[in-house]
Amino acid sequence: MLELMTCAEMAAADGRTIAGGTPGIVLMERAGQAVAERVLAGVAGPQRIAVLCGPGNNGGDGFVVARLLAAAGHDVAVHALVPPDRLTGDAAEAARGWQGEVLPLAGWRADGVDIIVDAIFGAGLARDIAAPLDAVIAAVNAASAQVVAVDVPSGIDGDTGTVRGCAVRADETVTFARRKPGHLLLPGREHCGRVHVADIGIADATVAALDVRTAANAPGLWRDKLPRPDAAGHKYKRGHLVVASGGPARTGAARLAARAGLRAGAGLVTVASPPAAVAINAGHLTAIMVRAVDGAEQLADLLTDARFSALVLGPALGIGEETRRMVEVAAAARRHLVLDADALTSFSNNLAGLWQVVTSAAPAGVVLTPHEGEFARLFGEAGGVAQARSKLERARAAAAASGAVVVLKGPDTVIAAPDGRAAINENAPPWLATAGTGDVLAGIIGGLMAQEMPTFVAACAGVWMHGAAAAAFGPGLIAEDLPEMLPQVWRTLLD
Ligand SMILES: NC(=O)C1=CN([C@@H]2O[C@H](COP(=O)(O)OP(=O)(O)OC[C@H]3O[C@@H](n4cnc5c(N)ncnc54)[C@H](O)[C@@H]3O)[C@@H](O)[C@H]2O)[C@@H](O)CC1
Ligand SMILES: Nc1ncnc2c1ncn2[C@@H]1O[C@H](COP(=O)(O)OP(=O)(O)O)[C@@H](O)[C@H]1O
Ligand SMILES: [K+]
Repeated sequence: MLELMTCAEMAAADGRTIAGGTPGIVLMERAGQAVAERVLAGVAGPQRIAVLCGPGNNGGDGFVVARLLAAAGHDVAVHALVPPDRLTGDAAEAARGWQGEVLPLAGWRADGVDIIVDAIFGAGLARDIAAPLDAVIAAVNAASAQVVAVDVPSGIDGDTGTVRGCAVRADETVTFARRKPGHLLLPGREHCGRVHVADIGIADATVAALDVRTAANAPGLWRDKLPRPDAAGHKYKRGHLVVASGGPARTGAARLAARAGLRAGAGLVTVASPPAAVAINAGHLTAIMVRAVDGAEQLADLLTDARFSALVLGPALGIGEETRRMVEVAAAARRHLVLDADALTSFSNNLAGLWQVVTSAAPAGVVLTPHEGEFARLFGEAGGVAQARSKLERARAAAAASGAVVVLKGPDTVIAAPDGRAAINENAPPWLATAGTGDVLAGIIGGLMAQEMPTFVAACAGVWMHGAAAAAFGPGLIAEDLPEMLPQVWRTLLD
């Protein structure tokens, strides 16, 4: 159930289900039933309920909800954007099942209403919401009533999570068959409230046949690929991660990544330090080793030892030619790479150079972990990225353009592979917005890759474990706390 279906995929699934013998009105009845059940859950005594119906099938769902809630003894008013005689297809049939009055939607006010059912627009939202509907949305959002949205809060684009003009803020959203990307991507996620997925009879096989390429990032995607130490193992079988340090005043970021890599399970971790910073790094490290490595040439020497299996390059490493050469040297040595921070900025507007790095590293994997600023510097000019409609599609286009797995960070981090697979993360608490947490993320992913976890799933698992560690620590989190929470996160994953 981790797939996230686009509106087009959902329409295709509906269409195939209907073609397979389940009439559309049956799907609509089930959708309405699921929404009505959610509305009724937890209400005591009769409620005053306003059902706001749009001109398409989302509105059709609303008429079913209205009928069922009225039959359950509630005081239901239906307000519709268009008169019922202008509805067509399943929505017209659903409207015929509503025996009560249909009032206009324009000018609607929330006075005295306990519960609002938002059935104005769902998957068919095609343009920005304009007057007079914008005033209706504003009235919904100003009301003290509970708001339950059908499929998506009206005004939220289900594919992109963007607000089209204005959008309902719901307390709960009931969607059908699978969630949509817009339920996870911001700002959509914040408009949905709690999301419930209702089974309306779309078979899993029907979804599987659509080859959906987007998923919610959760252990079900990658748990079976997590590295597990085996009884006959030794530390070198668990990989050796190298993290490159910056100069004497810029060493903390590498140590954060190194510690995270060790906690992620790498058998050994070495901080490759400029000679001038060796004493500082050594003074702060215990299980993690330190090696003097002066720039790209000496990194190449280090990597003649085949046991170094993965590198994290970038955190506080410095921006410019030397960092770029270190990346190139590591790629030429065909090691798994996590490129973060300064390593990314050193390839600003140099997509061709980055592509070359990814190509020369193959078959080793490369993961890029940009935040939005680094992403803009890297991919700002690239065609597919500029045209992308959403954070999801931007990350996907960047992965295709670079050949690397792209982790586009933020509250709704997207992980995208060059083959089109993508996952949207949803477990990261805002406590993560603090200095150095990105360095920790790079280290976790590097630690998993050092153990030969496949690249895309290593990136997905790393992002999720990072979020879970932050959530487990909670308020007051600083970057140093994250690696120390990983043992607890591992226990939940390996049970
Ligand atoms: N058989 C099916 O396909 C099923 C569909 N279902 C429901 O149907 C919904 C999709 O139905 P539709 O495709 O009819 O789409 P919607 O009901 O979301 O809206 C489409 C209508 O809104 C108009 N519209 C779009 N944007 C507008 C704007 N900004 N201002 C004014 N009018 C605008 C369009 O011209 C069209 O008339 C789903 O979200 C779901 O709630 C469910 O009943 C399950 C079964
Ligand atoms: N509001 C937020 N909610 C959840 N996670 C966030 C939020 N802001 C940032 N993060 C996460 O915190 C990390 C910050 O990384 P980054 O921007 O590289 O910071 P730094 O360079 O200080 O390490 C990323 O994993 C990002 O996804
Ligand atoms: K809706």
